[in-house]
Amino acid sequence: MKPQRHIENIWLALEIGNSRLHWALFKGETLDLAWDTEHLPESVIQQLAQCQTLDDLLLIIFPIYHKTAAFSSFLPPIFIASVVPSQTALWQSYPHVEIITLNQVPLLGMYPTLGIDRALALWGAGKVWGFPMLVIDAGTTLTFTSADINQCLVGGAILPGLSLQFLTLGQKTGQLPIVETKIITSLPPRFALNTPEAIQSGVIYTLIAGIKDFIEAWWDLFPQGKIAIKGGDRTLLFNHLQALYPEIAVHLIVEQNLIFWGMREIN
Ligand SMILES: Nc1ncnc2c1ncn2[C@@H]1O[C@H](COP(=O)(O)OP(=O)(O)O)[C@@H](O)[C@H]1O
Ligand SMILES: CC(C)(COP(=O)(O)O)[C@@H](O)C(=O)NCCC(=O)O
Ligand SMILES: [K+]
Repeated sequence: MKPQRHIENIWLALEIGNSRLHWALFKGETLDLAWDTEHLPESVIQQLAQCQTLDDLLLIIFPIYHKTAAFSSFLPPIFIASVVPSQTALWQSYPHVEIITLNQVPLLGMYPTLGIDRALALWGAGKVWGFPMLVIDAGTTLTFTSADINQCLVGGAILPGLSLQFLTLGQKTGQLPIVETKIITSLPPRFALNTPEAIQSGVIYTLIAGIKDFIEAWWDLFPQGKIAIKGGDRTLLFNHLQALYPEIAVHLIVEQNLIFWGMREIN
């Protein structure tokens, strides 16, 4: 059953990514609050399903929420865009939930297994900033997803994201440590003389070179094509891109909430 929006028109948007949950609280078309949490265990989702009000709900899912009593006295619907089926399944117990599927996104030319996150982020970016649009999502994976002026999918690419590259190197080798993404605050030396910096150099410089190459290929196809970047590693990658290729970085729209703009458009 399609959840009905309440008279106060408050709704929650939830993007379930492979690393984390991304939440937004909307009042009508206005995004009021956005935050991230870890994936929730089943017991917590069952607790949420028992909540009576938005206040009760936010106390559980919003880490620094302080009860104001100003918030609405009913349980809002949650619109979910998920690329993690095992997490999606846990939400069946919640009373007002809608799982967004590809057929709700008006992009043309989609293939059936395209990630709903990619479709919504592209739709949101294109609707806000215009088409042709290329979205770079620097999340668990790094994805490129693009559409032309007719809002038709051009296509894209998927590769391991920043942390996943570090994790894989650390886990699948006998001697390499796992480099923590958060310790990288500046560009490493290109030709490194110790192991952690050699890993950082290899991963960062090839990621940036790859992003630059995709952007140039995009502009070969669509010289006026726009580019937006989202995802947990967007700032780090954007800063390094800016340091190395400022003339490219200046054209990037850095915006975390693309999927929420996509959900707002189709809602
Ligand atoms: N607090 C955090 N917890 C987890 N990952 C984080 C955090 N802050 C930044 N990141 C970075 O975000 C990336 C995951 O991006 P995110 O957009 O959250 O992924 P997804 O949408 O695929 O779950 C990781 O590679 C990590 O480096
Ligand atoms: C590529 C993805 C894993 C990205 O997920 P994320 O890194 O954002 O968690 C997801 O969009 C997905 O599972 N896509 C299905 C395959 C495709 O888009 O072609
Ligand atoms: K994502």
